[in-house]
Amino acid sequence: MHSNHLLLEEPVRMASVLEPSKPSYFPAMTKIVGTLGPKSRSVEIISDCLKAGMSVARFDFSWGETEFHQETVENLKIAIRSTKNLCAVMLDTGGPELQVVNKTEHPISLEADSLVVLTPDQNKEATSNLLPINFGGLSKAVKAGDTIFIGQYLFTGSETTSVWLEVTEMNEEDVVCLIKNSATLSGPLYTLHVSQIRIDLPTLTDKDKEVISTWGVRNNIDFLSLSYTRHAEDVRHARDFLSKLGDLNQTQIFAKIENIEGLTHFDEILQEADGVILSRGNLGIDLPPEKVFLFQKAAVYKCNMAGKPAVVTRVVDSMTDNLRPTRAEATDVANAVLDGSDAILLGAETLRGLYPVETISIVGKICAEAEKVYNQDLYFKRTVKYVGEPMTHLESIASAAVRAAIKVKASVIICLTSSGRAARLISKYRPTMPVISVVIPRLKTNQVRWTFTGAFEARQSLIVRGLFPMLADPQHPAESTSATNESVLKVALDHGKAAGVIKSHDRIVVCQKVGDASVVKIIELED
Ligand SMILES: Nc1ncnc2c1ncn2[C@@H]1O[C@H](COP(=O)(O)OP(=O)(O)OP(=O)(O)O)[C@@H](O)[C@H]1O
Ligand SMILES: CC(=O)C(=O)O
Ligand SMILES: [K+]
Ligand SMILES: [Mg+2]
Repeated sequence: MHSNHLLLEEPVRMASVLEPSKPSYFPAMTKIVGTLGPKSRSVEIISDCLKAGMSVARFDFSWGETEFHQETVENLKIAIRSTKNLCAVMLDTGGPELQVVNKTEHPISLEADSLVVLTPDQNKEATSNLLPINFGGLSKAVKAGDTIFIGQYLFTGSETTSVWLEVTEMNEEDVVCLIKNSATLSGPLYTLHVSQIRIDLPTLTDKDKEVISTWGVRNNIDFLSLSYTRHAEDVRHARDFLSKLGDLNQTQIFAKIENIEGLTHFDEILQEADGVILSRGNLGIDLPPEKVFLFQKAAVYKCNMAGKPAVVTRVVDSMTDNLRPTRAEATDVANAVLDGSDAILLGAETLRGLYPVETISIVGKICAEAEKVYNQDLYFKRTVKYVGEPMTHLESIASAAVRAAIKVKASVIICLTSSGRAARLISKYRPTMPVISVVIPRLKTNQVRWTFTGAFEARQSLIVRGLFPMLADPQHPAESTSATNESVLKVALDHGKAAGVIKSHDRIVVCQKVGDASVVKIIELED
């Protein structure tokens, strides 16, 4: 994979563009989060999604009943067992999302240049002139001339399913708007977006809390995707809420930055969150189009330097109905990887699209190609410089492991870890080879029962670029005596060989504890 490594900053022979990609066991180092829904909920389709490279399943509670999502997650569990592909679970909150409610589900045609009234009276039926919404404060939040955008499944940008409105006047709680483009809204609900307006609703709504404490607890969610995160306080509040829900004190919080308010507080949010989702669907509406790329590059860079996963959304919208992405979309996926993203999040494409499996597969292939030309050397130096000196011992060990692996052309890095911290730090230095993170369970007690840690830590690495987790047998306690380390390492090597990533005569870099000391060692396999 790195033998014919090209650098975009150097002249690339045109012929190399045509060289076929070598088959590889790992589809890509960049991870794929797939949203599961109506078109991706059978055991068969989910199994195919896993085989195509999906490693995190997202459940979007902006829509759908809890029972519906429960059936889907049960099918996911069956698919994981039968394919033996690990997959983490992400719960995406509804948050303070404004929605148009269409109880009858009849399609609604909106004509350019006519007027439509938005009303908080949800008992009214949705028609071409009247749209009930789920928020009473809109008439106080907007003023004449403001822009409102309404779209099904969040802003695909398609002219026929989304509509722009201009506020003309307020009539008590109602808002009267001029329709700017003709469109037909179909389905039970659409998201409503008012550009650059603060919506005075809590980030974690009562409904979100209910869903997290029932569905979330029942399914041991690995990630909480916190929609419309606007302040660091939102993350702290969610963390406090999770801490009281048993095992969910281990759930990681990914802050979704989806409006200018979140962008403004990006640095403080990043400090509190475990990772960030660049929600380009919403943010792409709030920001002028010519600024979207700049936000992406700046935000991904900050996440990279903090060593926290960055997830990019809305890459191949057109694949919702088509078997191939547009050139702009294909290029965009590659650029997200070159910018340093950890994962790509697919929404409508897998949720309600016609080609969920093909979408995952093609996105994975584009990521893999982009990884080959990623300027690891430049990135590594920049990160070392940014972190400065003195480095923490662990970070110094982690970066040394990556450097050694590249110098000796190791095929993989194996990292023994319990907390997952060391493996994440290795990923931070963006090795060009996969990292097998061997999560060693630790016995813990909450005064009621004894359990092993490790499962959350292993699944949570499924969103981190380059990490491929393996859960060690709890019979190997985490004491890290040399005997247990050796036997764990042997299992990891066997696993890598069986998977085809490790071959005879390969060099492998191992990061582990020996006694109290962290060490990096290089081993060369014989046969
Ligand atoms: N159970 C283990 N056996 C051998 N080496 C380990 C083990 N756990 C971690 N290491 C190694 O110890 C170093 C510290 O890593 P990390 O912070 O992930 O350790 P941890 O045990 O998971 O957490 P901590 O020691 O901070 O509670 C790394 O070099 C890592 O590879
Ligand atoms: C995924 C999402 O919520 C967005 O892109 O806005
Ligand atoms: K959501
Ligand atoms: Mg969004």
